[in-house]
Amino acid sequence: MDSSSAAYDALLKQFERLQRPIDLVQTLHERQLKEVPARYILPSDRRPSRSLQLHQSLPVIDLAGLEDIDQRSKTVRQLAQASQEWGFFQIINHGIPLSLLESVKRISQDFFDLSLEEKQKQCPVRPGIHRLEGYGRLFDISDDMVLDWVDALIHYISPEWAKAVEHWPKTPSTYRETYEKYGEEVMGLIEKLLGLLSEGLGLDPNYIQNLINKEPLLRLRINYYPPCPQPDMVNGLKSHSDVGMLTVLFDDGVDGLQVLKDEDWFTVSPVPGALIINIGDMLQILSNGKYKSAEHRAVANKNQHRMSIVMFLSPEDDVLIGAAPELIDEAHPSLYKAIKAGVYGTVYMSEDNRGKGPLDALLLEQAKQVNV
Ligand SMILES: O=C(O)CCC(=O)C(=O)O
Ligand SMILES: [Fe+2]
Repeated sequence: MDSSSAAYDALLKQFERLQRPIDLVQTLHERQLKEVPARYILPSDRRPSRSLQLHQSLPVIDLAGLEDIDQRSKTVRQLAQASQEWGFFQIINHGIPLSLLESVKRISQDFFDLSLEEKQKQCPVRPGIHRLEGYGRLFDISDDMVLDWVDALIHYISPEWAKAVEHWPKTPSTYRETYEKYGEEVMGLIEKLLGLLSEGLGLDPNYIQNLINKEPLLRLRINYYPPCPQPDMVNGLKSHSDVGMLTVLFDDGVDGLQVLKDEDWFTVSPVPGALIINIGDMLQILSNGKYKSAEHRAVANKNQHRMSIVMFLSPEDDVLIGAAPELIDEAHPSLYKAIKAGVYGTVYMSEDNRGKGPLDALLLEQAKQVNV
């Protein structure tokens, strides 16, 4: 057993030890509770209402006209700047048809509208290739953690061997073909973005792509946040940075996503039709801290439910993630210990109070002098 499967084994044992069942929040909502059960309530100093919530638009970057050399270099500069300052940006003219995004949203909502029994029957929670997959609560890893006000459906979209389509929703009947199409489009978009982001680091456009080469993993997570009777006391999704290389997200137009920048929380209100992109921990490592994998969270809402559709791209398990040697010199020493992608994924999942803890644990001594 290699270290990544040993770590996964330990994580599964941790899941098995949990006191179950844990109610789905959709069920709690249907019971029309006036108060949130104690396991979801945050200590008062960690409640979202306690922090400043500012509205400032994330950088909006137009991907049109990349064939033109000047336009391309301008876009590269904008992407690099947004990745350094925010770790998040919105893109327009991304090339993915808006009608496809609408279909993806509709079929995802159709699935969440099925009865609880039907959803659980179609997509049972099961050990997947790296962590739990299926519909339900897949991220509760200890009996004493504060739970998030969210249910999710998680499964892989590619590569073929990781897909397990027999566990994808069967209703609506167009689910599979629509997500396969969306998956192809997202892969194309990610390839384009990784090229531009490589250039933004002064590297060859194929640099990141070559590193993650072989068969990168694309994982889908649909987050479903039902209305919450006491939204100020809970996390929709606790503050975290994403584990992989790059994330592509869109939501149903209801505000909820917040991004941390310079110690303030910014509420993200996406431009209609835009996609939100964020840098994951592995790209922060690879860029030697130049691109930021920003902390973000989702807040709950009293009256409306919210859905976000999120695709995560990670390299295969055995790919070693370390700072690109081209980015290291005397003035810029390597900041992080190199780690295999699969091992990092499991370490990340085993941490229940995430924040940037998993990434900080990889910081090298010499990095502590540098302001990361
Ligand atoms: O719901 C959102 O907007 C945030 C989702 C998210 O950060 C995640 O699934 O990693
Ligand atoms: Fe996230």
